[in-house]
Amino acid sequence: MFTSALERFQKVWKSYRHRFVPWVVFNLSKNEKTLRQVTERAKDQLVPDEHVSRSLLKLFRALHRNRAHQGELREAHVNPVPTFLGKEEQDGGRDLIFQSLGFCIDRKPSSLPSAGTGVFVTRGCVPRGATVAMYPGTIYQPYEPILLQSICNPFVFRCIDGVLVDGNDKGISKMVFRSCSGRDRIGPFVTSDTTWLTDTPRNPLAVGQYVNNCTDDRPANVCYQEFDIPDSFPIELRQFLPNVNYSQETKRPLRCVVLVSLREVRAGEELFSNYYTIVH
Ligand SMILES: C[S@@+](CC[C@H](N)C(=O)[O-])C[C@H]1O[C@@H](n2cnc3c(N)ncnc32)[C@H](O)[C@@H]1O
Repeated sequence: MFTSALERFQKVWKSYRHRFVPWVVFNLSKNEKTLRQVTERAKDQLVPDEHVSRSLLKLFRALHRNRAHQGELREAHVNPVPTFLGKEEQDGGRDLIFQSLGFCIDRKPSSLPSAGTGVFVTRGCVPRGATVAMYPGTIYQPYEPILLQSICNPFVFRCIDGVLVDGNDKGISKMVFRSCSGRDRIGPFVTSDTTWLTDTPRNPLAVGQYVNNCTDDRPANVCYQEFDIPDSFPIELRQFLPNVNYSQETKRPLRCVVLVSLREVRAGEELFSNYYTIVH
């Protein structure tokens, strides 16, 4: 009798794909109302890859134009003032996301007591099915070692296929990301962005690791979606990607994870995801 109960439990447990390491998940409610149910074949997609790609390209092209413009300004100054130009670039980034996608997001103290930092829509309105944020971090294939980096780390996200994303912006995780990012330059081209490790990310979408889990009163308004960067992704725009492979030997396309809105989200609202997905 005990064996059959154990087998039943194992079957149910296997169909759950908790999105964070088990010790985080055990402490948070599943919230059945917004639990995502997907088939392995459907690969957990709410919107087609082309939608995600179009949004990212639109924003990244605008960021790229802005960087080129800042460069021209810097050259035109006899005595450039770096802090002024740096701030311009940050403020410009905020305006650019609003002009490109129609909304801004930012980190602020969560509206939930004792949930730390959360992510809010601070300006404009996010339509349903929009790419609202990106989950930054180092990408580990299921067979790669992450033990040391994952100890007491609430930012390790698990994809449907077992790929892990370490979105921690502190300690050893931060060092690993910086080191992999420096390693992967292609000639003059930087292929990933390390500024998500600071308070002022160059890519304003790269704060998805701070989105909190939904509760009974606050159902999820965004969900996670895996997005593999196609080979055709312009090399000059990869500098805005907040992800990097742990191993240089990885043959697969670079994995990114985006957060997609489940409904319209207005300025002032906090983003909530569901840390669980059920795979049939
Ligand atoms: C991926 S992090 C999210 C960012 C986190 N709020 C922070 O400030 O670092 C996951 C952690 O956030 C906290 N958290 C997320 N959702 C929560 C909730 N609904 N209630 C309380 N804490 C929550 C838990 O501490 C969890 O381990």
